[in-house]
Amino acid sequence: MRAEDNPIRVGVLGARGRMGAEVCRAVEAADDMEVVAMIDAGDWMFDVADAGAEVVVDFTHPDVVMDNIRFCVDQDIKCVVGTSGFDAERLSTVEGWLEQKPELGVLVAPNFALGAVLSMRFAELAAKYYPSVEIIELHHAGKADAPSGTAAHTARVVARARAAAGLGAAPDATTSEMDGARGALVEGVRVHSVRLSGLVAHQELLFGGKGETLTIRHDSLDRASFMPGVLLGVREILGRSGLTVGLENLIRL
Ligand SMILES: NC(=O)C1=CN([C@@H]2O[C@H](COP(=O)(O)OP(=O)(O)OC[C@H]3O[C@@H](n4cnc5c(N)ncnc54)[C@H](OP(=O)(O)O)[C@@H]3O)[C@@H](O)[C@H]2O)C=CC1
Ligand SMILES: O=C(O)C1=N[C@H](C(=O)O)C[C@H](O)C1
Repeated sequence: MRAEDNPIRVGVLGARGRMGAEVCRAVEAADDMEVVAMIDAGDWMFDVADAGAEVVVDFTHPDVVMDNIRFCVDQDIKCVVGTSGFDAERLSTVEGWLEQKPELGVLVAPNFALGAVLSMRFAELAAKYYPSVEIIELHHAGKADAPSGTAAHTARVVARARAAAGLGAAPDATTSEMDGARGALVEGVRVHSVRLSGLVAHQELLFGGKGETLTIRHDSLDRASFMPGVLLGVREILGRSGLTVGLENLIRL
């Protein structure tokens, strides 16, 4: 932990959004860090650099997050990124930028909630035992993208575990369907997206085998659930270089 008289200087991108506002409150409440810049759409990005931010936390939008990371890397600012929309291509682009700045670290975490991280690990363990798997993710109606970054990441984790175990495609005898009825295919795994007022962030993994099913469900009932993970990310990224994908790399599971 950094000493109280030398707090980590944090810039928040998307500061007026649902997550950004919560992050500003959490950082201010922590003894070892302080908010030095709050940036939202239309604000002057150079304010984060002028304010001397050591770490930027990004909760903005999939369409702008790559430009934000590029800016931070150019300005030698470490990044903790929660914004969704990352695929293998985007991650390798960020890795490429970081090769030019070996002292700099970027953390991209699809989900900062402890239970979500655990549920993905449980899914990885279960995946090889069940021929059938489908994912249902459920979010608030204001969410910008579908499927969620967490669901896409979980699908990739499950697909990798299935491939390693030599499992082929999940059994599915559907020969007639309405468009969208069977959800989106992410690396061979079906993902269904629900958007509903009143929800925050929820995910169910359904595994099926002979005569049994296994359901792994996680619910974020409040955005407070993400804050310990975000603060851990801010503390840990100071001592890391290169790209880290997933909060699971910062906690002992
Ligand atoms: N990894 C995790 O654990 C979590 C990730 N998320 C992800 O975080 C992202 C944000 O979610 P949420 O807070 O709900 O979304 P919001 O729409 O509530 O907030 C996003 C904010 O970013 C602002 N913004 C847009 N463009 C820029 C820009 N170029 N620079 C700075 N700010 C900008 C938006 O402004 P305006 O509205 O004017 O466009 C808005 O205020 C999403 O991708 C979501 O999936 C969310 C929760 C947890
Ligand atoms: O938009 C959200 O709210 C969330 N987004 C992230 C995602 O896309 O997975 C994380 C969490 O599900 C909340």
